[in-house]
Amino acid sequence: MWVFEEVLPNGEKLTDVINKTNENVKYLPGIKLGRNVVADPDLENAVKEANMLVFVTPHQFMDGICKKLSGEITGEVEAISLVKGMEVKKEGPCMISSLISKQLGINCCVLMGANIANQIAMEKFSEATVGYRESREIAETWVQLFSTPYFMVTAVHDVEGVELCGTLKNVVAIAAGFVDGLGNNTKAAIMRIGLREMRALSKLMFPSVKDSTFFESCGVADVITTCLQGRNRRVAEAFAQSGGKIKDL
Ligand SMILES: NC(=O)C1=CN([C@@H]2O[C@H](COP(=O)(O)OP(=O)(O)OC[C@H]3O[C@@H](n4cnc5c(N)ncnc54)[C@H](O)[C@@H]3O)[C@@H](O)[C@H]2O)C=CC1
Ligand SMILES: O=C(CO)COP(=O)(O)O
Repeated sequence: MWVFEEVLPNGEKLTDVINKTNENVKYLPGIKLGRNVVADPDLENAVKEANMLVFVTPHQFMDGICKKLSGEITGEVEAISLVKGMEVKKEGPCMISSLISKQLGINCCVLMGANIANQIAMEKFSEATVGYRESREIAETWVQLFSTPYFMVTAVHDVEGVELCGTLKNVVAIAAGFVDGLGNNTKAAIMRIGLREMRALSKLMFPSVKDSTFFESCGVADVITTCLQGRNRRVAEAFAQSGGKIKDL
């Protein structure tokens, strides 16, 4: 597993601590990672000989990561993106799965859903949706790899729809944070109108996007969990309460 290297306040490197304690003490404290997980700060080395690549970094780093990996990926390699966001370029928006596919020359599925990270780590039941472009067989392989008794994964033939759900629900969550304090009728209205606008914008960008995708975990369920508990909701609530600047919050 590639880990962006950081030096912790005690002077130790994050990857050394993960490999020593089997725990990401900075980003997921209190959760033991599988014994087979080895943190590697060297990106090229981490992907060497891999044939299934899982991308799960904040979206703003993806362009740089793909540029670094360009030319390093050889053979039959499949990718999946868990990144909820898009790259907005001068020419227009670019989905992260397309960025990966174009820059690395490989097929890329996506996995999105109502998935607050630490709750999954604590093995509380949740669901997720795999979106795929062409091969159902590859999508089912990802479903098998991610599924556990407490993590139920379903595949849908709508990569753009699934990825846009994971991306656009963040905007709805910010609106939900702004109206915090007005009561649950208002919050429910924001979620419903937000979901409808997510569908309208997604279909405008990609007419192939399916209505049914918005009823999967990546759609309505992620809107609900993020509007109730996500960090985007929290930052918007703090903004409304304090009147401070978003970048300071
Ligand atoms: N946290 C959550 O509950 C969920 C997150 N996601 C998605 O997963 C992705 C990662 O989310 P979080 O781990 O919550 O990220 P985060 O926003 O909390 O950022 C922390 C992560 O960024 C990495 N990082 C920091 N500086 C970096 C750099 N210069 N280059 C590369 N990586 C760097 C850190 O190593 C750490 O893994 C996002 O795209 C998010 O939308 C998806 C579902 C749930
Ligand atoms: O995507 C998430 C839950 O599904 C996490 O949302 P936040 O990034 O708003 O915490």
